Order: sequence, then structure tokens, then C-alpha cells
Amino acid sequence: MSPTEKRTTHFGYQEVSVDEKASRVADVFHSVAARYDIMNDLMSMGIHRVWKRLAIERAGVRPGHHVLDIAGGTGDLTLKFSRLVGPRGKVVLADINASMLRVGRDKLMDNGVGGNVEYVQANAECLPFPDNSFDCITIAFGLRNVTDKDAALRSMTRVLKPGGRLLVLEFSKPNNALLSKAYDEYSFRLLPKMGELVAGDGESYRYLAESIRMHPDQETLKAMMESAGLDRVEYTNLTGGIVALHRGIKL
Ligand SMILES: C[S@@+](CC[C@H](N)C(=O)[O-])C[C@H]1O[C@@H](n2cnc3c(N)ncnc32)[C@H](O)[C@@H]1O
Repeated sequence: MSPTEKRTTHFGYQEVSVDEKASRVADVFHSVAARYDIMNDLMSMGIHRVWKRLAIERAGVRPGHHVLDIAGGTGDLTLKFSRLVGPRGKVVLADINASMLRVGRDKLMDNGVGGNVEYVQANAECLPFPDNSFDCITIAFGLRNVTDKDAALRSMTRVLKPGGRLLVLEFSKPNNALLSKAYDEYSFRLLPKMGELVAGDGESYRYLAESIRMHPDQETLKAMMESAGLDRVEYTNLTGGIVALHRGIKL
């Protein structure tokens, strides 16, 4: 690559430089942070809670475990994990975005979560933790926003303990043409309007819809997780493949 040539990637459907993507994703989440939780409930009609519950079940977290919830945002998974790991365990709620992390910390404190949660501003691509630190790592609806997804998967694998689990909960590809069409109509027509109405920001929700379409499908993500060094990678389609839950284990 010549010094004047810029590495490019996608921000939704737009081709942008790698640096521009990170700052535009940051703008999206700064903009939606305060209304993120209410929009999540509205957009998914509450179903995101069912998807997240399944992720918690498959995580196999036990008292005393160390858990990393990366791209954890407003802390829905962290809240549940903090109860499961108990006072001897630890949960790190990490996110690249200070606004999301602040909303998450306030919510967890309002819910009486105390001593076993740490808050860390961090990029999933280069996690600031030693090798083999965590029994379990989750990234829920975060990976599609990351610029270099392979780097993030390698970084998460590095900080997992041998035998530890990585769970990726993410929008994926519906496995039925009719559902896919209906979902397209919903996410490209209705979602930005709801975003405008409730969060005063239709553009950010247009990006979210586009970023879902640009995200690797189930089999591609499985192969990426295997390339990052994870073993026994498997996935479950949820709500007809609108969302998929991938899980891999570090040997
Ligand atoms: C859609 S929210 C998901 C929040 C939460 N996990 C949930 O399921 O409700 C995506 C989050 O990913 C974070 N994010 C985006 N890029 C990131 C990166 N490179 N490293 C860490 N977090 C990132 C955003 O700041 C945002 O909080």
C-alpha cells in the first residue's frame, strides 16, 4: 500500500476509511446512548431479552468466574452475570464508548450492582487484559460495529482462559425468503422512523439497519471464529436467523 493510499472499510453501505468508521460508529452510540434501552425494547418488541437470556444460559457462568462483557454498552448481560458470579467472581463491563459505559454504570448502580463489576473503556480489537484472564467472554450486538472483526476475535481468544467460552450474539441472515423480505421492509422503512421519533436520530438507526446487512452470515462468522483459534464452534439461529448465537471454546 502506498503512503497516500487509505485502508477502507464499510460504515453501513458507505465505503469509508478505517479511521472514519471508528469515529462515525462512536458518533452513533454517543447519540443513541440515553435512549438505547428504550429503543431496544421498542425495536425488538422486547425479544432482545429472550435472545440475551439464551446467551446467559449457554455461557455456563458459575460462582467465582471472571467474565468479560465486551461492547457491553448499557450492561444488560453484565447485570445478570454479576449475580451469577457472586462476591468471589468478577465481571468486566467494557465498551469503546464512554457515553454507553456511563449509561450502563448508572443502570447497574440503580439495580444495586456493586463490588464485583469493573468498568473499562476498551477497544475489542486490542483488549487491555493479560492472556488467559477470563472464563467467559460475551459480545452482544457489538461485533458488527467493530472495524477489524478478525482482530477482535483474536484479541478475545487471547484473553480467554483455556476451556473458556466466547459467545457472540449478533444479527444475522434470516433463513427464509419471506421473513427476509418482511424484515428488510421493517428495518429500512420503519426503524429509521422510530429512531427519529423516539431518539431524535433517524440516521443512526439507518446505519444500524445497513450494518446488519453488511455483517458476515452464520457460516462465515463460524469460520472466522475457527480461524481466530476457537474450537467446537457452533451456532443457533434465533427468530428464524434474524439473530444467531455463536459459541466457541478455547482449547
Ligand atoms: C448495539 S450496542 C450493544 C450493547 C449491549 N451489548 C447490548 O447487547 O445491549 C453495540 C456496542 O458496541 C460498542 N462498540 C462498537 N465498537 C466497539 C469496539 N471496537 N470495541 C468495543 N466496543 C465497541 C458500542 O459503543 C456499543 O455500546
